[in-house]
Amino acid sequence: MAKQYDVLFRLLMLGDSGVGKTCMLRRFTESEFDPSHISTIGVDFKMKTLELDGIRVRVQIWDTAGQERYQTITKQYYRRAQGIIFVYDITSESSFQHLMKWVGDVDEFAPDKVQSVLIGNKSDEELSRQVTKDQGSKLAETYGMEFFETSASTSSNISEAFTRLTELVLQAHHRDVDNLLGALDDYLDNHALEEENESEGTDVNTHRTCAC
Ligand SMILES: Nc1nc2c(ncn2[C@@H]2O[C@H](COP(=O)(O)OP(=O)(O)OP(=O)(O)O)[C@@H](O)[C@H]2O)c(=O)[nH]1
Repeated sequence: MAKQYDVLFRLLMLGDSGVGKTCMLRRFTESEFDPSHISTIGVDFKMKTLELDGIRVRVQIWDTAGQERYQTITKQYYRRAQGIIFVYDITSESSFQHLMKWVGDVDEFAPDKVQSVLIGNKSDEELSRQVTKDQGSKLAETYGMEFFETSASTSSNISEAFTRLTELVLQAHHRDVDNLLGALDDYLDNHALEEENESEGTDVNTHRTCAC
């Protein structure tokens, strides 16, 4: 089987119920938007492969339930994430206020190297806006995060935000990725030699998960 990606990263989406996490993920992975709101139960995930700097990066994106009652379950996923997407809804002041809680939880449970971005979603709802772009941008600066306003509805900035976080994760784990790629090259060279010697084909499944 031909290899389909070089490295796998896990990204996690966090934010209040109804801010649009599921819609953003569907927009990014399936280019679709469904206006109905069916609350996520626990966690769900989707995959997508991006090519960055010639490296095929497969991202496994975990969509968590924003509802309080699932917090015990969702917190178990923090530790294994390399990237976090904090989402609020620009038409909901309370979802913006609650970011403090989400970021605090991540500081407590996620690994030190974790990369994150802040997203104000529903930018198409300008008339109902309760949080200014400047407020979002300032909070992101305070947390040391990059900031995007997105719309899952119109697709504005969706791909840019997910791709940027993946780039940040790749940069943060560059050394580990280089080691993985080096180890893979050695493995492939040895394997090719073995194949030549044995004169018979064997499938090579070369998926690597960054264990950083
Ligand atoms: N106008 C507008 N509506 C959006 C946008 N994104 C999501 N919505 C709507 O917001 C509602 C909630 O979206 P979801 O994606 O289900 O929200 P969620 O954050 O996953 O919610 P939980 O699963 O409960 O945590 C739905 O009715 C969506 O149609 C957007 O960019 N613009």
